Amino acid sequence: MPAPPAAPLAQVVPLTPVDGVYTYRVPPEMDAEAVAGARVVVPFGRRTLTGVVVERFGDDDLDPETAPKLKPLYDVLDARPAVPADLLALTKWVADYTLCTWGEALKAALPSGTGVESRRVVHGLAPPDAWDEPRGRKVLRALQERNGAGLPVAQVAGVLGRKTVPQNLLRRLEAAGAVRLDDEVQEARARAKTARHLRLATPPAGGNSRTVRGARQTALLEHLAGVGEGGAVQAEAFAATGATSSTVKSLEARGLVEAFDAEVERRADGLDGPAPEAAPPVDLHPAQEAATDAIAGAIRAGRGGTFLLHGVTGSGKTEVYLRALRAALDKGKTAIVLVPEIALTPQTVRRFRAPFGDAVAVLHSRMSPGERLDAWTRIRDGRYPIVIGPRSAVFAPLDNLGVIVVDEEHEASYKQFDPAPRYHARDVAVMRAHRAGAVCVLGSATPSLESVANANAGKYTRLEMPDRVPVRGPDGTTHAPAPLPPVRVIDLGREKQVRRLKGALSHDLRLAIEARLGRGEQTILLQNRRGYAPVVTCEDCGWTPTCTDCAVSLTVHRDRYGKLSDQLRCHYCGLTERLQPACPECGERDLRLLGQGTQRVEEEIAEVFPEARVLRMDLDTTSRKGAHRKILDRFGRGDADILLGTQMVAKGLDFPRVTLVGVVDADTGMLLPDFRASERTFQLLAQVAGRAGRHELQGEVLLQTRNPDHAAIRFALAHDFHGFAHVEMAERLALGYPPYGRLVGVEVKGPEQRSTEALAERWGVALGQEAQKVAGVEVLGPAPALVGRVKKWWRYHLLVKAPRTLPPSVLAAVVRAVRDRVGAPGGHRVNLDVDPVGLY
Ligand SMILES: Nc1ncnc2c1ncn2[C@@H]1O[C@H](COP(=O)(O)OP(=O)(O)OP(=O)(O)O)[C@@H](O)[C@H]1O
Ligand SMILES: [Zn+2]
Ligand SMILES: [Zn+2]
Repeated sequence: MPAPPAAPLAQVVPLTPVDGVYTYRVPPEMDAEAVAGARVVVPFGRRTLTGVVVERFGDDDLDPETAPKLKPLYDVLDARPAVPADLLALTKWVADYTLCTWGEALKAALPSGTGVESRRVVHGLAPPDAWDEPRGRKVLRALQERNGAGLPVAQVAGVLGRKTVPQNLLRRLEAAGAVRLDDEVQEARARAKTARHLRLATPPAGGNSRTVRGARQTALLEHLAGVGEGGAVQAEAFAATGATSSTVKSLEARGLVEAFDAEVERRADGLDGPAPEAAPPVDLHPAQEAATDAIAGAIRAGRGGTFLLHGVTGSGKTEVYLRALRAALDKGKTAIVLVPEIALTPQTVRRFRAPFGDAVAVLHSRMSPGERLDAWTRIRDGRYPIVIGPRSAVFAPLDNLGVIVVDEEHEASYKQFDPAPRYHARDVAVMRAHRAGAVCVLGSATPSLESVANANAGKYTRLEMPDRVPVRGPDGTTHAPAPLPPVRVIDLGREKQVRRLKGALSHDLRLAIEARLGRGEQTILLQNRRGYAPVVTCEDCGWTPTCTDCAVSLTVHRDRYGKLSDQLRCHYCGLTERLQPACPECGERDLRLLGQGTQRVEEEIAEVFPEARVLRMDLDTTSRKGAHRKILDRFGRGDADILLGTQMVAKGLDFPRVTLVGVVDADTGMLLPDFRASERTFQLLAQVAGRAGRHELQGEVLLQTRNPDHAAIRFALAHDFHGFAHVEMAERLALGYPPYGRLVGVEVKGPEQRSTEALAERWGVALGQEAQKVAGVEVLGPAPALVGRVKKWWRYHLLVKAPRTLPPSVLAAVVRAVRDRVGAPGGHRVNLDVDPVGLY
């Protein structure tokens, strides 16, 4: 018997939206492993749940009444704690700040598919004819056929051919002792992956060198001799030697080779694989040097601190990140690099892997649960000191952090909407680095106004790189910095343009594309709308198809087969139906397609420039795994003249032959009723403009717009971030919006309009009452959301607004009080969103 543990109790946070911390007894045999950060399986009411131990403590102070009633842990899932101590504290902070439960925040820090969930299962105890009711007999018969194996409760409905589980019947059967209901623990879905391996048989049985062998057999034997005991993955051995299964069969038959299954690490989507060759080291130019000195200096000194690296597109920010990583590694520390999901291209990954090779782990959202689990486990085991990934990588289980880099820190995709925690990875990065004494680097050509305000206030150290790096010619000589490309506005509202405009592309833009085609240069075209036409309407009666489940009009999609198979799709719920050739209201055949999606622009290019090779990149062409990479690879190889797409084409791409960037409709999104619409438009335009003329060839940018006087357009024209920030900040100040104010968004949702609206009203009243107790807090709304219904759920919004000077915890308390008082009764849902980035 092991000695009884000194701290026989554990505080456990369940990995569910259940709030609170619960106390369990730790059985002596689990004492060593049930430490803070370990995942455990616990009984919870009638369920069995996975949770995380957050603290161990003794029972000295415990009321002797309750102590014996505490339930024991069922199991410990980790030999090593899944959640390192600093992440326990960090997730607690995330939970408090974003108004979610600690369990929800912990879940974000763990790879999906690793939990244990229970399901209710019925076991039959009596023969069918012991029951006189036909439905009960049917259930008992089904259970009898399973020979003692349980039937999940959810499937009992199916046995009776019904939709809902007959809970009453089950209760009666249970009470009569005819069935037993159990909780059965389901194991984690994701498991380690195995693959067939080959190795030389030991000892070689009867193999003699005089046996006649083919070239493939010889090659395979030599290959396997080179890899030793551990063997080689069969598929890889085949690829390397040209051997096939029949080669293996004959070698196996002669006892020379043996096959076995062994665990392999899943590798993801071409972002992994052997490390690319290291590029020759570059000499930093002075601005890079200064930035590097500041950042690396802070890392070496272990000083910590947050740096805002504001460098124009092509100013060489990545090189600065690489030096920061080097400084951390040299100190024996680890590093996280966050990139927006869409910028997680092979091009980006290659640049980080080239100098650091297999020290880099890549996480991304296209990984299967198994791939994710493998990568996560190895990171936790200390195999990779550098982790690169999208927002969730901010929770990577690394010890001893030296630096966190957040590239393109202004990107909205760093904010998680659903499910909770609704965290902003940039803010979590700053906090995590701060707590770890590490350095945080926020880089962007167009920093968020929040970060600019923090730099202005002296909280972040500002580092500026106002010029592009000097370009190196093919002959090895360097030239003066390539200037940012000139930007020209094409005012689509002007009469001359209107007269000549036949589709989406103006006369001037067409000429510019033609010139590139003539010179063998490349063009990037941004049209931030997918599909063919955003709206279709009847010329006669004005009918417009809308989604049955969402309050939006349907987008026309014209895939492969041309007009006759036009489809209508809802971009909110995915509903798809055929576009009928006539108006269903009045029978009119003249349906008009309004607006330009990427497919329609693609069609226009094909008509105007039949010889041009076009690649389209949007959600529809990149849904398949690896598709994104393939498109960029082809464009990079010069297999296409034009890359056309949504905002996916705007970010992070670095192709030397791109000399023209055309923005088909700069106004998309500019006029949305969202205080950030202007900022986002400016960022998008500045980023896409930055794709042109990055190397020797001079670039040019054309913006088509109907609002040439809009601030976002005017300042994008001049590449004037500071001018834009100045004007926009003044506006935010006047309105009390971030970065001068704090916001909490409240979304009230429900399947029924009246009750949802009524609940939103009650939230409004209660928030108003709470707000009166705190100076400066204001409540806006409720109002129907911009899209007032999504997937059959009605949506209402409220906004709680407070001055920046009010501590976030005070504002949080206001909202929490209302959540406790009003809540989300009657099947409604209320989502709280602290620092929302999109009011839609
Ligand atoms: N010191 C240097 N000497 C020579 N070439 C450099 C140097 N620093 C960066 N480069 C090259 O200049 C180009 C632009 O650099 P980089 O992509 O890092 O810029 P960036 O600031 O990240 O741009 P963006 O914000 O547009 O992504 C790259 O091709 C990079 O390899
Ligand atoms: Zn009609
Ligand atoms: Zn819909």
